Amino acid sequence: MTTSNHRFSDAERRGLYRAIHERRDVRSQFLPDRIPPDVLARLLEAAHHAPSVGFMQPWDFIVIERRSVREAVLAMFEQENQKAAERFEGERQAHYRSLKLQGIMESPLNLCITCDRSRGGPHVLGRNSMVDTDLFSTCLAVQNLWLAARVEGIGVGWVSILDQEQLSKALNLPDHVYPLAYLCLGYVSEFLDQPELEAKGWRSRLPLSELVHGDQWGQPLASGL
Ligand SMILES: Cc1cc2c(cc1C)N(C[C@H](O)[C@H](O)[C@H](O)COP(=O)(O)O)c1[nH]c(=O)[nH]c(=O)c1N2
Repeated sequence: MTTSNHRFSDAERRGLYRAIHERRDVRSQFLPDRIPPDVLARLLEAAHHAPSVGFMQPWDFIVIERRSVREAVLAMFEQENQKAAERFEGERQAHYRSLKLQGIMESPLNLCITCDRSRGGPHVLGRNSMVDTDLFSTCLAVQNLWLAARVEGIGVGWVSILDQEQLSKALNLPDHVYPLAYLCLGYVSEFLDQPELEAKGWRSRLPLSELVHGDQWGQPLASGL
């Protein structure tokens, strides 16, 4: 048998699946310890190695250093979160209001991953029909960073309860750059063993068997799973 690198060792495979299953969205368990620059560089390299449509690499990474910027983003969150809470009624609204949905000030690092919708010029290979593939690509960069952070013992929390225009203004983004993900990062006291929304009774994981279809919507998979 020829040796090749196309298959990972058992330990490496277990490591990858562990990172996938034990990655969490973190907002409550941040420690104040600073993330060393070499560790941050590894996370950003991981993000930068995500797949992208036409190899467009539409992402930029805005490292938020000033406290005043975070305070402005927190104020935006409070405003949007108030509106979001009003979408629910009665007990559900009280439950929503009890959830902690951001760690903007407690986390030692805030990072905005943006999508430059003009990168690569007007004709990007693979983006002619599905124009939002640049946004999808940027989401993959976020996920790469999220998984890499998990193996470094760093938690990541995604805050999307923000007005996109206000956020763009606070970060001085040009019009063609979309603020795709506002992230809070830091070492954590623990990673919960299930999503915080599940632990708090907001919503549970759906059974995979209900989400896998045969070649027509709603049809069971002939071969089973
Ligand atoms: C695009 C997007 C946007 C958000 C999130 C995620 C994603 C993918 N999540 C985190 C989300 O609630 C979480 O991923 C799920 O509850 C599942 O939990 P785990 O990520 O598995 O821990 C999230 N969480 C939060 O507290 N505030 C938020 O604004 C958001 N926004």
